[in-house]
Amino acid sequence: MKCISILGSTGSIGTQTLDVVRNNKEKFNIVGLSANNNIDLLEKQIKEFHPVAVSVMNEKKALELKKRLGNIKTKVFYGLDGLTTIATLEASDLIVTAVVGMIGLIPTIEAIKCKKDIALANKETLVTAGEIVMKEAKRNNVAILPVDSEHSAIFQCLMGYTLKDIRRIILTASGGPFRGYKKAQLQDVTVKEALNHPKWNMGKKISIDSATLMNKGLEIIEAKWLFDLSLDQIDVVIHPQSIIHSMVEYKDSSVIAQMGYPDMRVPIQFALTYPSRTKNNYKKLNLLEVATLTFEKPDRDTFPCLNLAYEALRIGGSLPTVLNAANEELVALFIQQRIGFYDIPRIVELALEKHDVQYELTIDEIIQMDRWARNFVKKISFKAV
Ligand SMILES: NC(=O)C1=CN([C@@H]2O[C@H](COP(=O)(O)OP(=O)(O)OC[C@H]3O[C@@H](n4cnc5c(N)ncnc54)[C@H](OP(=O)(O)O)[C@@H]3O)[C@@H](O)[C@H]2O)C=CC1
Ligand SMILES: CC(=O)[C@@H](O)[C@H](O)COP(=O)(O)O
Ligand SMILES: [Mn+2]
Repeated sequence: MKCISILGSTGSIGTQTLDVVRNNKEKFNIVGLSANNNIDLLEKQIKEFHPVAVSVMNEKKALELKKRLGNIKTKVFYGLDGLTTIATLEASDLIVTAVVGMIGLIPTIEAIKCKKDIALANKETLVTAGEIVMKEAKRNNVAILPVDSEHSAIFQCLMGYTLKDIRRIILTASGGPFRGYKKAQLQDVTVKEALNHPKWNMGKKISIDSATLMNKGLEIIEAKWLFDLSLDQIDVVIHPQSIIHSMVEYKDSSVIAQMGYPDMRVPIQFALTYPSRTKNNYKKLNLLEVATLTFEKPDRDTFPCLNLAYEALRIGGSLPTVLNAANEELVALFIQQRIGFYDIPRIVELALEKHDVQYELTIDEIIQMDRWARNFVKKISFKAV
């Protein structure tokens, strides 16, 4: 029996992880869960999965949840300390990091230090501190198992081979809801339109990232750290059907792809059962039904976030942290309808330009750089409104 804790169990990845667990009750036991605000759903999850402990956003929510739980023995923690407690519970073997944003960084690092394997969905953690996280994982002999669909695909295509065998990886991108749009059409797009992803049903933040193509930019950085690649080994191709989840090109020119209908439960299940594969009843790929797979070059002029991420990774140091933090703040402001769609790349670019890049950062310094970027964005966007 594998004992699992989920950071962010009430979100899109969290609930799908619990669905995988529900379908494999003899294999997995839930020991820790966490939510931010949504204690209604967390309460239901506690009653179904009986975790040892859970965490919520703040003390008020924790007291409210405790009251609702009555005699149930589940311990309730709160805040970043609470999240870290869930990430490091003695009883857990594997932590699914399904919170959104760099809030996942400290709990992930602490989980690694406690020798927990990580099923990593929370890409922002690797974008902001990939080098430190991967070094810490190596030092503690901990597996970082990718959940992100493209990275799970690459991970599966790489099985049995090493870095020296490969020429490059090709990350596929759906193109998002605005694929084919030109700059003029994007000026006034609404939050509702931006959230309307053509292929995946995901949380708000990643849906907006897909619309700007920042998601693919973050995924380039995530791939660099997960697979120890150089920048020129990571390519992106638009593949609107989202059937090929990514590919690896080997040095003998053979290309291996991982395919399937877009369903996050597949990569989640693989991260949970790795290296085994177990049966499920998810929809089987019917290539005759799919009929056509197409590929396009990303439009980097219309969607500048991709270039910004490449540039942040090329220069390195604190720039990926700044890119990530500025983007997190700007996506939140866009969702609140306080800035426009193009303010996201415009202000991320400004933050990258104005930032004084630092190298060889500690976690504390990364947190400082993250704060700098968030403050910078707030100042600029308040002026703009
Ligand atoms: N959704 C998807 O298909 C995919 C997602 N990912 C990545 O997985 C991560 C999660 O994405 P997704 O599931 O879509 O996100 P959601 O917004 O659906 O869920 C986020 C989860 O994190 C919790 N949370 C949010 N903010 C905080 C906070 N400040 N402190 C503690 N907990 C918090 C939420 O709690 P509450 O519900 O209470 O707000 C919720 O449980 C992201 O990094 C995303 O990029 C990667 C590939 C695919
Ligand atoms: C499901 C998943 O992994 C997302 O990251 C997805 O890839 C987003 O789609 P885009 O390719 O549009 O960014
Ligand atoms: Mn992805």
